Amino acid sequence: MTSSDRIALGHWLTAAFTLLTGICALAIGLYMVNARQHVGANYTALVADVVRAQQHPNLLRTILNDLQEHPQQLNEQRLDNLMWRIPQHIAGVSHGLTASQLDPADYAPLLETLQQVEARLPEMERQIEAVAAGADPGALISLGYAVEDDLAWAYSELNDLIHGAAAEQRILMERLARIIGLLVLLVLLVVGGLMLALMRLHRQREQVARLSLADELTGLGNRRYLLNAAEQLHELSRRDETSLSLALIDLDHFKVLNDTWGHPAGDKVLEVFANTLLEATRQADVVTRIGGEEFCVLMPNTDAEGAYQLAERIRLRIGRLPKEKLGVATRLTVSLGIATGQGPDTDFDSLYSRADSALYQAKSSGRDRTCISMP
Ligand SMILES: Nc1nc2c(ncn2[C@@H]2O[C@H](COP(=O)(O)OP(=O)(O)OP(=O)(O)O)[C@@H](O)[C@H]2O)c(=O)[nH]1
Repeated sequence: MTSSDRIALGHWLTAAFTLLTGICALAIGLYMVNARQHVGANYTALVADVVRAQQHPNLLRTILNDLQEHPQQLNEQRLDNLMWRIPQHIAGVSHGLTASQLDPADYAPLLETLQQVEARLPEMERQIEAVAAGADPGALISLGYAVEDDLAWAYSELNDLIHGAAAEQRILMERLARIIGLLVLLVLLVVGGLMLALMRLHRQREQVARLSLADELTGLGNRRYLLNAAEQLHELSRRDETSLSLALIDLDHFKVLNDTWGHPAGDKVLEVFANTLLEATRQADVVTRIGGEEFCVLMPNTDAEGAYQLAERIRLRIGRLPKEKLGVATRLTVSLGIATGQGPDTDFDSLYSRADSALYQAKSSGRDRTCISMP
Protein backbone atom coordinates (compact mmCIF):
# COMPACT_ATOMS: atom_id res chain seq x y z
CA MET A 1 0.00 0.00 0.00
CA THR A 2 1.44 3.38 -1.00
CA SER A 3 1.32 6.39 1.33
CA SER A 4 -1.36 8.01 -0.85
CA ASP A 5 -3.42 4.79 -0.54
CA ARG A 6 -2.97 5.01 3.21
CA ILE A 7 -4.06 8.65 3.28
CA ALA A 8 -7.09 7.71 1.15
CA LEU A 9 -7.91 4.87 3.57
CA GLY A 10 -7.53 7.29 6.51
CA HIS A 11 -9.88 9.79 4.84
CA TRP A 12 -12.33 7.03 4.01
CA LEU A 13 -12.36 5.71 7.58
CA THR A 14 -12.73 9.23 9.00
CA ALA A 15 -15.62 9.95 6.62
CA ALA A 16 -17.30 6.63 7.51
CA PHE A 17 -16.90 7.34 11.23
CA THR A 18 -18.26 10.90 10.86
CA LEU A 19 -21.21 9.57 8.87
CA LEU A 20 -21.91 6.91 11.49
CA THR A 21 -21.72 9.50 14.30
CA GLY A 22 -24.08 11.79 12.37
CA ILE A 23 -26.59 9.02 11.74
CA CYS A 24 -26.52 8.00 15.42
CA ALA A 25 -26.97 11.60 16.60
CA LEU A 26 -29.84 12.07 14.15
CA ALA A 27 -31.49 8.80 15.23
CA ILE A 28 -31.26 9.74 18.93
CA GLY A 29 -32.59 13.23 18.23
CA LEU A 30 -35.53 11.90 16.22
CA TYR A 31 -36.23 9.25 18.82
CA MET A 32 -36.28 11.78 21.67
CA VAL A 33 -38.46 14.29 19.84
CA ASN A 34 -40.81 11.54 18.73
CA ALA A 35 -41.00 9.89 22.14
CA ARG A 36 -41.63 13.23 23.88
CA GLN A 37 -44.34 14.17 21.41
CA HIS A 38 -45.95 10.74 21.71
CA VAL A 39 -45.97 10.77 25.49
CA GLY A 40 -47.02 14.40 25.63
CA ALA A 41 -49.86 13.97 23.09
CA ASN A 42 -51.12 10.85 24.80
CA TYR A 43 -51.70 12.59 28.14
CA THR A 44 -52.29 16.16 27.00
CA ALA A 45 -55.50 15.19 25.16
CA LEU A 46 -56.75 13.20 28.14
CA VAL A 47 -55.94 15.97 30.62
CA ALA A 48 -57.77 18.47 28.39
CA ASP A 49 -60.87 16.20 28.34
CA VAL A 50 -60.84 15.85 32.11
CA VAL A 51 -60.29 19.59 32.70
CA ARG A 52 -63.22 20.39 30.40
CA ALA A 53 -65.38 17.81 32.15
CA GLN A 54 -64.43 19.27 35.55
CA GLN A 55 -66.46 22.38 34.66
CA HIS A 56 -69.69 20.33 34.82
CA PRO A 57 -69.80 19.74 38.58
CA ASN A 58 -68.95 23.43 39.14
CA LEU A 59 -71.76 24.49 36.83
CA LEU A 60 -74.16 22.05 38.40
CA ARG A 61 -73.31 23.31 41.89
CA THR A 62 -73.94 26.91 40.84
CA ILE A 63 -77.34 26.03 39.34
CA LEU A 64 -78.32 23.99 42.43
CA ASN A 65 -77.20 26.78 44.79
CA ASP A 66 -79.37 29.23 42.81
CA LEU A 67 -82.29 26.84 42.94
CA GLN A 68 -81.87 26.42 46.68
CA GLU A 69 -81.95 30.17 47.15
CA HIS A 70 -84.80 30.73 44.69
CA PRO A 71 -86.89 27.50 44.56
CA GLN A 72 -89.30 29.09 42.12
CA GLN A 73 -86.64 29.94 39.52
CA LEU A 74 -85.55 26.71 37.90
CA ASN A 75 -82.96 27.26 35.18
CA GLU A 76 -84.31 24.39 33.12
CA GLN A 77 -82.46 25.16 29.93
CA ARG A 78 -79.01 25.15 31.56
CA LEU A 79 -79.83 21.98 33.48
CA ASP A 80 -81.03 20.23 30.32
CA ASN A 81 -77.88 21.30 28.56
CA LEU A 82 -75.80 19.84 31.37
CA MET A 83 -77.77 16.56 31.31
CA TRP A 84 -76.86 16.32 27.63
CA ARG A 85 -73.16 17.25 28.00
CA ILE A 86 -72.26 15.19 31.11
CA PRO A 87 -72.74 11.75 29.45
CA GLN A 88 -70.89 12.90 26.35
CA HIS A 89 -67.86 13.92 28.36
CA ILE A 90 -68.00 10.75 30.44
CA ALA A 91 -67.92 8.76 27.16
CA GLY A 92 -65.00 10.83 25.86
CA VAL A 93 -62.98 10.45 29.06
CA SER A 94 -63.75 6.69 29.21
CA HIS A 95 -62.52 6.26 25.66
CA GLY A 96 -59.37 8.29 26.38
CA LEU A 97 -58.67 6.20 29.48
CA THR A 98 -58.98 2.85 27.70
CA ALA A 99 -56.78 4.09 24.83
CA SER A 100 -54.11 5.36 27.25
CA GLN A 101 -51.28 3.36 28.77
CA LEU A 102 -52.66 3.81 32.27
CA ASP A 103 -53.18 0.68 34.33
CA PRO A 104 -56.96 -0.12 34.13
CA ALA A 105 -56.84 -1.22 37.79
CA ASP A 106 -55.92 2.39 38.73
CA TYR A 107 -58.83 4.08 36.99
CA ALA A 108 -61.52 1.34 37.21
CA PRO A 109 -63.14 2.65 40.48
CA LEU A 110 -63.26 6.19 39.04
CA LEU A 111 -64.81 4.97 35.81
CA GLU A 112 -67.34 3.02 37.85
CA THR A 113 -68.27 6.18 39.75
CA LEU A 114 -68.73 8.07 36.46
CA GLN A 115 -70.94 5.26 35.12
CA GLN A 116 -73.02 5.37 38.31
CA VAL A 117 -73.41 9.12 37.78
CA GLU A 118 -74.52 8.47 34.21
CA ALA A 119 -77.05 5.90 35.44
CA ARG A 120 -78.59 8.50 37.76
CA LEU A 121 -79.03 11.14 35.07
CA PRO A 122 -82.40 9.83 33.68
CA GLU A 123 -83.85 10.07 37.17
CA MET A 124 -82.50 13.59 37.46
CA GLU A 125 -84.03 14.52 34.12
CA ARG A 126 -87.41 13.24 35.35
CA GLN A 127 -87.09 15.39 38.44
CA ILE A 128 -86.18 18.47 36.39
CA GLU A 129 -89.37 17.97 34.40
CA ALA A 130 -91.35 17.53 37.64
CA VAL A 131 -89.90 20.71 39.19
CA ALA A 132 -90.57 22.55 35.96
CA ALA A 133 -94.17 21.35 36.28
CA GLY A 134 -94.36 22.86 39.76
CA ALA A 135 -93.09 20.09 42.11
CA ASP A 136 -90.91 20.78 45.16
CA PRO A 137 -87.20 21.03 44.10
CA GLY A 138 -85.91 19.34 47.32
CA ALA A 139 -85.43 15.87 45.77
CA LEU A 140 -83.81 17.32 42.65
CA ILE A 141 -81.44 19.42 44.73
CA SER A 142 -80.30 16.51 46.91
CA LEU A 143 -79.85 14.17 43.90
CA GLY A 144 -78.05 16.97 42.02
CA TYR A 145 -75.60 17.57 44.88
CA ALA A 146 -74.91 13.81 45.08
CA VAL A 147 -74.21 13.72 41.34
CA GLU A 148 -72.07 16.85 41.54
CA ASP A 149 -70.12 15.42 44.46
CA ASP A 150 -69.36 12.14 42.63
CA LEU A 151 -68.43 13.93 39.41
CA ALA A 152 -66.12 16.38 41.18
CA TRP A 153 -64.41 13.58 43.12
CA ALA A 154 -64.00 11.29 40.10
CA TYR A 155 -62.56 14.01 37.83
CA SER A 156 -60.25 15.38 40.50
CA GLU A 157 -58.88 11.87 41.17
CA LEU A 158 -58.50 11.28 37.44
CA ASN A 159 -56.57 14.51 37.07
CA ASP A 160 -54.11 13.47 39.79
CA LEU A 161 -53.78 10.00 38.31
CA ILE A 162 -52.99 11.26 34.79
CA HIS A 163 -50.51 13.90 35.96
CA GLY A 164 -48.73 11.32 38.10
CA ALA A 165 -48.55 8.84 35.22
CA ALA A 166 -47.32 11.51 32.77
CA ALA A 167 -44.54 12.56 35.17
CA GLU A 168 -43.56 8.91 35.71
CA GLN A 169 -43.46 8.23 31.98
CA ARG A 170 -41.40 11.36 31.29
CA ILE A 171 -38.80 10.24 33.82
CA LEU A 172 -38.79 6.77 32.25
CA MET A 173 -38.32 8.19 28.74
CA GLU A 174 -35.48 10.40 29.89
CA ARG A 175 -33.74 7.45 31.52
CA LEU A 176 -34.27 5.36 28.39
CA ALA A 177 -32.90 8.14 26.19
CA ARG A 178 -29.85 8.41 28.45
CA ILE A 179 -29.26 4.64 28.26
CA ILE A 180 -29.61 4.69 24.47
CA GLY A 181 -27.22 7.65 24.27
CA LEU A 182 -24.67 5.75 26.36
CA LEU A 183 -25.05 2.65 24.21
CA VAL A 184 -24.55 4.67 21.03
CA LEU A 185 -21.49 6.32 22.58
CA LEU A 186 -20.15 2.88 23.45
CA VAL A 187 -20.75 1.63 19.90
CA LEU A 188 -19.03 4.71 18.48
CA LEU A 189 -16.07 4.21 20.80
CA VAL A 190 -15.76 0.56 19.78
CA VAL A 191 -16.08 1.40 16.07
CA GLY A 192 -13.61 4.30 16.43
CA GLY A 193 -11.18 1.99 18.26
CA LEU A 194 -11.53 -0.66 15.56
CA MET A 195 -10.88 1.91 12.84
CA LEU A 196 -7.76 3.16 14.63
CA ALA A 197 -6.56 -0.43 15.09
CA LEU A 198 -7.18 -1.08 11.38
CA MET A 199 -5.14 1.97 10.38
CA ARG A 200 -2.34 1.00 12.76
CA LEU A 201 -2.35 -2.52 11.32
CA HIS A 202 -2.06 -1.13 7.80
CA ARG A 203 0.81 1.12 8.89
CA GLN A 204 2.60 -1.82 10.49
CA ARG A 205 2.12 -3.98 7.41
CA GLU A 206 3.47 -1.20 5.27
CA GLN A 207 6.46 -0.82 7.59
CA VAL A 208 7.16 -4.57 7.48
CA ALA A 209 6.92 -4.51 3.69
CA ARG A 210 9.29 -1.53 3.57
CA LEU A 211 11.75 -3.18 5.95
CA SER A 212 11.77 -6.40 3.96
CA LEU A 213 13.05 -4.39 0.98
CA ALA A 214 15.49 -2.13 2.83
CA ASP A 215 19.05 -2.50 4.05
CA GLU A 216 19.05 -1.85 7.78
CA LEU A 217 22.44 -0.12 8.01
CA THR A 218 22.35 2.29 5.07
CA GLY A 219 18.60 2.60 4.42
CA LEU A 220 19.20 1.78 0.75
CA GLY A 221 17.16 -0.89 -1.04
CA ASN A 222 18.42 -4.47 -0.56
CA ARG A 223 18.94 -7.30 -3.07
CA ARG A 224 15.21 -8.13 -3.14
CA TYR A 225 14.43 -4.48 -3.88
CA LEU A 226 16.99 -4.54 -6.68
CA LEU A 227 15.46 -7.67 -8.23
CA ASN A 228 11.97 -6.10 -8.23
CA ALA A 229 13.26 -2.86 -9.74
CA ALA A 230 15.37 -4.74 -12.31
CA GLU A 231 12.34 -6.70 -13.49
CA GLN A 232 10.35 -3.51 -14.06
CA LEU A 233 13.22 -1.61 -15.70
CA HIS A 234 14.03 -4.58 -17.96
CA GLU A 235 10.40 -4.62 -19.10
CA LEU A 236 10.48 -0.86 -19.74
CA SER A 237 13.77 -1.05 -21.62
CA ARG A 238 12.53 -4.01 -23.74
CA ARG A 239 9.33 -2.16 -24.65
CA ASP A 240 10.96 1.21 -25.39
CA GLU A 241 14.13 -0.27 -26.94
CA THR A 242 16.24 1.81 -24.54
CA SER A 243 19.53 0.95 -22.83
CA LEU A 244 19.77 -0.30 -19.28
CA SER A 245 23.11 -0.19 -17.46
CA LEU A 246 24.23 -1.78 -14.24
CA ALA A 247 27.20 -0.87 -12.09
CA LEU A 248 28.58 -3.15 -9.37
CA ILE A 249 30.65 -1.21 -6.86
CA ASP A 250 32.94 -2.83 -4.30
CA LEU A 251 35.00 -1.04 -1.67
CA ASP A 252 38.70 -1.84 -1.90
CA HIS A 253 40.48 -3.54 0.99
CA PHE A 254 37.52 -3.06 3.27
CA LYS A 255 38.65 -5.97 5.42
CA VAL A 256 41.84 -4.05 6.25
CA LEU A 257 39.77 -1.00 7.18
CA ASN A 258 37.58 -3.12 9.44
CA ASP A 259 40.58 -4.85 11.00
CA THR A 260 42.43 -1.57 11.57
CA TRP A 261 39.64 0.73 12.88
CA GLY A 262 37.04 -1.79 14.01
CA HIS A 263 33.64 -2.89 12.77
CA PRO A 264 31.67 0.17 14.02
CA ALA A 265 34.07 2.46 12.10
CA GLY A 266 33.54 0.21 9.04
CA ASP A 267 29.77 0.63 9.47
CA LYS A 268 30.13 4.40 9.55
CA VAL A 269 32.21 4.29 6.34
CA LEU A 270 29.48 2.19 4.68
CA GLU A 271 26.85 4.79 5.64
CA VAL A 272 28.95 7.68 4.29
CA PHE A 273 29.60 5.67 1.15
CA ALA A 274 25.85 5.01 0.65
CA ASN A 275 25.04 8.74 1.00
CA THR A 276 27.76 9.64 -1.47
CA LEU A 277 26.29 7.15 -3.94
CA LEU A 278 22.85 8.73 -3.56
CA GLU A 279 24.30 12.20 -4.09
CA ALA A 280 26.21 11.15 -7.21
CA THR A 281 23.34 9.36 -8.95
CA ARG A 282 20.12 10.57 -10.61
CA GLN A 283 16.65 10.28 -9.10
CA ALA A 284 15.72 7.57 -11.62
CA ASP A 285 18.74 5.40 -10.77
CA VAL A 286 18.20 2.50 -8.39
CA VAL A 287 20.90 2.45 -5.70
CA THR A 288 21.07 -0.69 -3.55
CA ARG A 289 23.36 -2.51 -1.15
CA ILE A 290 23.50 -6.15 -2.22
CA GLY A 291 26.20 -7.52 0.07
CA GLY A 292 28.66 -6.57 2.83
CA GLU A 293 30.65 -3.89 0.99
CA GLU A 294 29.09 -4.46 -2.40
CA PHE A 295 26.67 -1.96 -3.93
CA CYS A 296 24.80 -1.78 -7.19
CA VAL A 297 23.43 1.07 -9.29
CA LEU A 298 20.85 0.26 -11.96
CA MET A 299 20.60 3.03 -14.56
CA PRO A 300 17.52 3.13 -16.78
CA ASN A 301 17.74 4.75 -20.19
CA THR A 302 21.54 4.96 -19.91
CA ASP A 303 24.01 3.76 -22.53
CA ALA A 304 27.56 2.45 -21.91
CA GLU A 305 29.12 5.90 -22.17
CA GLY A 306 26.67 7.42 -19.70
CA ALA A 307 27.19 4.51 -17.32
CA TYR A 308 30.96 4.94 -17.50
CA GLN A 309 30.64 8.67 -16.75
CA LEU A 310 28.54 7.95 -13.71
CA ALA A 311 30.88 5.19 -12.52
CA GLU A 312 33.85 7.52 -12.77
CA ARG A 313 31.98 10.31 -11.03
CA ILE A 314 31.26 7.92 -8.15
CA ARG A 315 34.84 6.68 -8.02
CA LEU A 316 36.32 10.17 -7.99
CA ARG A 317 33.88 11.42 -5.34
CA ILE A 318 34.67 8.46 -3.11
CA GLY A 319 38.37 9.03 -3.55
CA ARG A 320 37.94 12.68 -2.50
CA LEU A 321 35.95 11.94 0.67
CA PRO A 322 37.75 13.71 3.56
CA LYS A 323 38.98 11.66 6.50
CA GLU A 324 36.84 13.75 8.88
CA LYS A 325 33.74 12.72 7.02
CA LEU A 326 34.77 9.07 6.78
CA GLY A 327 35.77 8.91 10.45
CA VAL A 328 38.93 6.92 9.58
CA ALA A 329 42.38 8.22 8.64
CA THR A 330 42.61 6.61 5.24
CA ARG A 331 41.68 7.26 1.63
CA LEU A 332 38.74 5.20 0.44
CA THR A 333 38.83 3.68 -3.02
CA VAL A 334 36.31 1.62 -4.96
CA SER A 335 36.36 -0.71 -7.95
CA LEU A 336 33.48 -0.72 -10.40
CA GLY A 337 32.30 -3.11 -13.09
CA ILE A 338 29.67 -1.92 -15.53
CA ALA A 339 27.54 -3.62 -18.15
CA THR A 340 25.01 -2.20 -20.57
CA GLY A 341 22.23 -3.91 -22.51
CA GLN A 342 19.67 -2.72 -25.02
CA GLY A 343 16.05 -3.83 -25.40
CA PRO A 344 15.63 -7.58 -24.86
CA ASP A 345 19.31 -7.88 -23.88
CA THR A 346 18.72 -6.20 -20.51
CA ASP A 347 17.64 -9.07 -18.26
CA PHE A 348 19.16 -8.83 -14.81
CA ASP A 349 21.04 -12.13 -14.72
CA SER A 350 22.99 -11.46 -17.88
CA LEU A 351 23.72 -7.82 -16.95
CA TYR A 352 24.80 -8.87 -13.47
CA SER A 353 27.17 -11.60 -14.56
CA ARG A 354 28.76 -9.29 -17.15
CA ALA A 355 29.15 -6.47 -14.60
CA ASP A 356 30.56 -8.99 -12.10
CA SER A 357 33.22 -10.08 -14.62
CA ALA A 358 34.08 -6.42 -15.23
CA LEU A 359 34.35 -5.85 -11.48
CA TYR A 360 36.65 -8.86 -11.14
CA GLN A 361 38.74 -7.35 -13.91
CA ALA A 362 38.88 -4.00 -12.08
CA LYS A 363 39.98 -5.70 -8.85
CA SER A 364 42.54 -7.92 -10.50
CA SER A 365 44.05 -5.11 -12.54
CA GLY A 366 44.91 -2.99 -9.49
CA ARG A 367 41.58 -1.68 -7.97
CA ASP A 368 40.41 1.98 -7.81
CA ARG A 369 39.15 1.85 -11.38
CA THR A 370 36.11 1.23 -13.58
CA CYS A 371 36.05 -1.63 -16.06
CA ILE A 372 33.40 -2.04 -18.77
CA SER A 373 32.04 -5.35 -19.89
CA MET A 374 31.99 -5.56 -23.66
CA PRO A 375 28.84 -7.21 -24.99
N1 LIG B 1 31.80 -2.90 9.11
C1 LIG B 1 31.20 -3.75 8.28
N2 LIG B 1 31.92 -4.62 7.59
C2 LIG B 1 31.33 -5.47 6.77
C3 LIG B 1 29.94 -5.48 6.62
N3 LIG B 1 29.62 -6.44 5.71
C4 LIG B 1 30.79 -7.01 5.30
N4 LIG B 1 31.83 -6.43 5.94
C5 LIG B 1 33.24 -6.71 5.83
O1 LIG B 1 33.73 -6.40 4.54
C6 LIG B 1 34.92 -7.13 4.34
C7 LIG B 1 34.96 -7.67 2.97
O2 LIG B 1 36.20 -8.28 2.79
P1 LIG B 1 36.70 -8.87 1.41
O3 LIG B 1 35.56 -9.63 0.79
O4 LIG B 1 37.96 -9.61 1.67
O5 LIG B 1 36.96 -7.67 0.53
P2 LIG B 1 38.00 -6.50 0.67
O6 LIG B 1 38.71 -6.57 1.98
O7 LIG B 1 37.26 -5.24 0.44
O8 LIG B 1 38.95 -6.82 -0.46
P3 LIG B 1 38.73 -6.47 -1.99
O9 LIG B 1 37.28 -6.45 -2.25
O10 LIG B 1 39.44 -7.56 -2.72
O11 LIG B 1 39.36 -5.14 -2.23
C8 LIG B 1 34.92 -8.24 5.40
O12 LIG B 1 35.87 -7.93 6.38
C9 LIG B 1 33.53 -8.16 6.01
O13 LIG B 1 33.52 -8.50 7.38
C10 LIG B 1 29.19 -4.58 7.38
O14 LIG B 1 27.95 -4.50 7.34
N5 LIG B 1 29.84 -3.72 8.21
